[in-house]
Amino acid sequence: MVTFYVMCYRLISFSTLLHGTSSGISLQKPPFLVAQASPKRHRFEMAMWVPFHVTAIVLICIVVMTHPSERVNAEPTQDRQALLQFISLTPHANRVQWNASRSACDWFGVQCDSNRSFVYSLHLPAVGLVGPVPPNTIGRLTQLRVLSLRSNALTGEIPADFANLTMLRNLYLQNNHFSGEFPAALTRLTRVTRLELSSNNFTGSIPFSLNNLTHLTGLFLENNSFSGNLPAITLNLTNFNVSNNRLNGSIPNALSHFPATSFSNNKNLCGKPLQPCTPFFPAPSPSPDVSPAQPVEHHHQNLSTAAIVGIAVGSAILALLLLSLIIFLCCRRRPRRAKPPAAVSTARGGDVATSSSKDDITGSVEAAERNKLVFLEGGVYGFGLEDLLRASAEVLGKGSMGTSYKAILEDGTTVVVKRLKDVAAAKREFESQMEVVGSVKHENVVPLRAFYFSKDEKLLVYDYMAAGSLSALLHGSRGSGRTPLDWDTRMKIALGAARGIACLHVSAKLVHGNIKSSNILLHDATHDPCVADFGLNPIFANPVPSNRVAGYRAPEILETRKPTFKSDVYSFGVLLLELLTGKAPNQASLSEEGIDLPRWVQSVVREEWTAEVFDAELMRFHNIEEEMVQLLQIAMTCVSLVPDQRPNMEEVVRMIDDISRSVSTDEGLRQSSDDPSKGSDAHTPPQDARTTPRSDTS
Ligand SMILES: Nc1ncnc2c1ncn2[C@@H]1O[C@H](COP(=O)(O)OP(=O)(O)OP(=O)(O)O)[C@@H](O)[C@H]1O
Repeated sequence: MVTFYVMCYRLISFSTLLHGTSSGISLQKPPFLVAQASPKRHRFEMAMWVPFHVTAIVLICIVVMTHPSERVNAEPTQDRQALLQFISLTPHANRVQWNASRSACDWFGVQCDSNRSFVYSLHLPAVGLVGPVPPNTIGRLTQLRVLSLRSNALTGEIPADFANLTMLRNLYLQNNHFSGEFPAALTRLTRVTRLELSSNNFTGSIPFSLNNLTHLTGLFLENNSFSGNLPAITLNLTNFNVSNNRLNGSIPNALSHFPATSFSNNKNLCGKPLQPCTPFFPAPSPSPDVSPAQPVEHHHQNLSTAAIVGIAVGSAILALLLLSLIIFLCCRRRPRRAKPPAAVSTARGGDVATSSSKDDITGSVEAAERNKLVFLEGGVYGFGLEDLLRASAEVLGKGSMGTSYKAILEDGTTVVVKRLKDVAAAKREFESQMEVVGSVKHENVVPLRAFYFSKDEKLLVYDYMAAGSLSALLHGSRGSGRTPLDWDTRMKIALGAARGIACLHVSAKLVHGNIKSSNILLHDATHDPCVADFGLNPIFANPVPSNRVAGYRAPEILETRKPTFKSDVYSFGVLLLELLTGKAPNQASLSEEGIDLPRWVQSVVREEWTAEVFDAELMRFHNIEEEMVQLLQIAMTCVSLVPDQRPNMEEVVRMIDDISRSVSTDEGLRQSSDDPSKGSDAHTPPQDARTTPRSDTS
């Protein structure tokens, strides 16, 4: 501007010279600053000064208005450098010709603010940009409000210096090949309202720190490879899409109002608006919506009187039929009311109501119809169906009757949900069997807490036994790093399991039907055993345990096809052999055809290699040989081929108890004789030698 002004000045000075009025005017100083030679000349110069400046200003205005590209000195110099550096380092299509001799504000895709002092927006969609965004280029456009690099072939990670674009409102980076984790820099752009990162190769989790973007209304992350859980994004979003990623877990409540298409095609996302989260639960049946494509027809305008009378009569008949049906249902349920299922209480949504108390018929019908989660008496849980639906679930294992899940509810309660398959029993039959099963209360029995029955799903809810199963304890991770299961613990498990089964047989008159080491579960710290999975055979079409449990199956079952108390004793005998030998029944033989565990033990004992029978891990403990042999004898009686030669479970309990008792008596005697005051035998082994490996004590 100053240069231009001086030029104008020269122009006007020259014109005054032409008029022979001002030969001695210095070019360095304006005329009004020059020492005045004479009053006449001064007057002349003063007279010339005003028109000179007015003319200069007018000329400047004309030039500026007619040649905007030539605006004097209006150039975002810093941003220009950054842009030039970006384009020189990034291969691009010919369309992007940024002429260095022109202002950056006039370049293709670049927009400056009204003062042309900074780059306001950069739009370079589909211009063939290839490769990574060079660091320290775009990140220097600190006043940028809009950045669009969409639909190019940009690769690599978003540079960390994007965090400097703090004025950014809209960021369009979709349809590129960007990769890496969610760009942490973007979570600092607190003014961003629209963030489009879709159709790239981003991986890793979607950060919770997106909640920093308090102005965000549109978040588009679809068609990437984001994984993990969806964070609870509590922003005021109006557009949201994470479809076609690898997300799993439940959809946070804060996002559940978006349509299913916002979440579709993920690895394992669940919860509203998608399927309920618990894999052991059925999807809600689709609501009978009237499709908008099928407009409801309105015929009533043209209905004749006869038709109206017909409809009225039809409706009355229908109402009467419904009424009769309700009365019929009520009457059918009346005997149940006279003798209510003492154990059953029902719950929904956390409200537990005891059906044996007020038990009005309508409520009972409703409960049945609504397929509630039915809690059994003495229940310690207060959750309802909805809570179970929202729980996170992990598969514990697939068994012969279905799949078991460890379900962790939102309040931290952990239960096991067994999803039964191929149940043959009808609803009432199922319910009454579960009431019997649920009525069993014993410290060595895993209590059934609740059940659910619908046409599509049959679920059982049990306590979660944190120490897992005897099977896992005996056979899991054998070898280095394993803590051997000591003899006392094995004896405790044998006795506890026997007591649990005896309780089923004697108190509940229930055949277990599926005794095996994976159904002996252990309390966390104490390793106290609990018998699981009992009393379920009657609800299946084929009550004979599958081949999976062939190793525990009593031989007569092949013929009778019905588990009995005595076949339970046989299975328990096999379980004792498993405890003694450390071998899983199905792996007892080396050959494919196999000899089962009882027969293998029998053959070894016959050959008088009894010591070979026992688990090598047990050989490390002191003073247990006699007890091991005694337990082996009990086991062998249990696995007698003839059912009548087997003891009943009460006898088994007594026999095992006797071993334990004799041990404790011996221990007591030993202890008293160890007492120095009573003159102990110095060679008596210390008390803990039974649970301590030899190597440690020798
Ligand atoms: N209440 C529970 N607490 C802890 N673990 C359990 C519980 N119930 C079952 N499990 C474990 O879950 C796994 C699967 O059990 P599930 O009962 O479904 O099958 P299984 O015992 O292997 O076979 P089956 O169905 O023939 O009894 C097993 O390893 C079992 O020990």
